[in-house]
Amino acid sequence: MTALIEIEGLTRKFGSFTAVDDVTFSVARGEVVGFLGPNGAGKSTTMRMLAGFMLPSAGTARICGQDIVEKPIAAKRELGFLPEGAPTYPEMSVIDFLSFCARIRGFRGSEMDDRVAIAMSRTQLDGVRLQPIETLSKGFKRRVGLAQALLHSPPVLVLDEPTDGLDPNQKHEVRELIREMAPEKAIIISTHILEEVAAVCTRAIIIARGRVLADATPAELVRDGRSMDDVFRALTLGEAA
Ligand SMILES: Nc1ncnc2c1ncn2[C@@H]1O[C@H](COP(=O)(O)OP(=O)(O)OP(=O)(O)O)[C@@H](O)[C@H]1O
Repeated sequence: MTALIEIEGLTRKFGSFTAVDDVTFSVARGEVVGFLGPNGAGKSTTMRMLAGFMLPSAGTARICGQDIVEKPIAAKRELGFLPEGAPTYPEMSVIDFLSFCARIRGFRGSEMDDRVAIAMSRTQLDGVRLQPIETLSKGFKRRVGLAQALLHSPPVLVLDEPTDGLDPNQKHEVRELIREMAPEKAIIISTHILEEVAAVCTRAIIIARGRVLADATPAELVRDGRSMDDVFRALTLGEAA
């Protein structure tokens, strides 16, 4: 298996506080890694560093071999990122926002239009294409963010809580989409929904206080008959005690 994401000793401090502490793992093509942890564990900070939104204090990562610190533009080209929350530019319509993002990615003319159309169709946004983003429900805003991450068909996807705010049907659709894309990509998704890990992830990484506490397949984590919930609590409460 080829590792498309290689994270080595990734660390981020805010003043004297260490939010991400020496995190190391790799993700190969075909893997969907669930990134789990309690609030404040360091998931979003790790993902923001991978996406080039924030510099590490120490360590680094490579996206398809491109170092996020030394070659940030080349690394970003290989990666689609769904940040936490809603897309910026709330006054833009869905189609204008996605066309704007596609232009930033370097697409023009019919290729740009095609890419926007495909991303909208994959995330079921056609019905709201002309609607300003600020008037959409939380679930639809999440899907606009997801569409933006898919525009350039990147081999690596880093998705921060992709199903947050979606209703059960929409959650199902997004999980299906992730499963469908998985064979060709390396995907990291953060989630608070433990069932999601069993539903879409080939591997789960549990993090608390910035440190990786477990890295195993969902089946390995629950091998001794405990539920994913119990495993999560034992690891993360144990750490907090
Ligand atoms: N810009 C910042 N300045 C100071 N502290 C920060 C900053 N960003 C994050 N932190 C802190 O770093 C820690 C990790 O935050 P992070 O958002 O990465 O956690 P998380 O695991 O994504 O949490 P959640 O599940 O709530 O989204 C938290 O204690 C947070 O308050």
